[in-house]
Amino acid sequence: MKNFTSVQDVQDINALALEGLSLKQSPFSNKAIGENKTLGLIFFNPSLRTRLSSQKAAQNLGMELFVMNIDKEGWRIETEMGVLMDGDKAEHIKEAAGVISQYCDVLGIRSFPGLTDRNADYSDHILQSFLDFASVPIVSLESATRHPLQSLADLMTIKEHQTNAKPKVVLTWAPHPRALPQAVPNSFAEWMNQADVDLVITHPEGYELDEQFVGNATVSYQQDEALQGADFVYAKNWSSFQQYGKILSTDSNWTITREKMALTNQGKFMHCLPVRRNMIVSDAVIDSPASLVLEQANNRTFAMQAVLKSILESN
Ligand SMILES: NCCC[C@H](NC(=O)CCC(=O)O)C(=O)O
Ligand SMILES: NC(=O)OP(=O)(O)O
Repeated sequence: MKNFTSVQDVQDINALALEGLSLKQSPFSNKAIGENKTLGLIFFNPSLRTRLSSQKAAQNLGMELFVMNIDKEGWRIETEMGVLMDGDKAEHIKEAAGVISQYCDVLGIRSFPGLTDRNADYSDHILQSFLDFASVPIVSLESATRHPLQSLADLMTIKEHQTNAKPKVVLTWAPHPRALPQAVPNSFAEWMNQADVDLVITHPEGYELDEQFVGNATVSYQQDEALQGADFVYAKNWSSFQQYGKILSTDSNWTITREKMALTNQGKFMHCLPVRRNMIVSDAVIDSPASLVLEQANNRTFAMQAVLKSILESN
């Protein structure tokens, strides 16, 4: 694998998920692979899981590592091409990407969308600039449109907990007080379309995701109907794609409660975290044995380890 920015970068998602699960069994068995290699992690936005699980994955593979919260610690970065830099931005992304490449062998980038300009966000401008101007392999740590490391960890978690050959997986919108990106649901849908699952996406009208991610999923505006017989309930808030970046509903009838979970086939609850308790999911559900949120977070380490191993082996 050259870069890891979307499901398209992966030849066989099932093989990669199984590799992650195998690394989970023996996390230190490939220490030689990372010897004298450095992972750089550059964050334009906050993180808990991605930052720490990536550090742990690198250490498990014997890699060195540096982390920079570039939005807080770096020069302000100019991301437009061909501009007169007479304002407050001191460094161009072309030099930044080129320079950071001198110090590491693999580079992870986190860059969220602004949620005001859909075309700009969906061009994934910052990630694309690093792909264009860095000279080392790039791993997305969540971009404006996708969160592939999360989706890989989610696929691993589903594989560990599925009780039938083709589980019913329901991706459901849930209410939230702020406008959030579509990256996590886009990416989850994109991966589940390629996995051996029956994917249903449910949300209020107006929250339709970009078609390219919906693929062959069944889409329903009736959450109760969608949840019938679900083996996995993947909850997430996102802001509207059509009325770009807008909050169209905060309807608490979409919160995942015990009553909602009772509609499922003893379904498991999933969320990428961080999660707003009693907005997205009730305490009773997230604290119940049906909740897989910590398993998902744990699998983030081994997802990253599988990705780094594959990149180091082929670059
Ligand atoms: N990396 C996981 C999710 C990150 C981000 N969530 C957030 O920004 C939550 C912020 C809040 O709850 O205020 C998102 O939805 O894409
Ligand atoms: N799930 C996830 O990516 O968490 P962080 O935003 O804390 O990294």
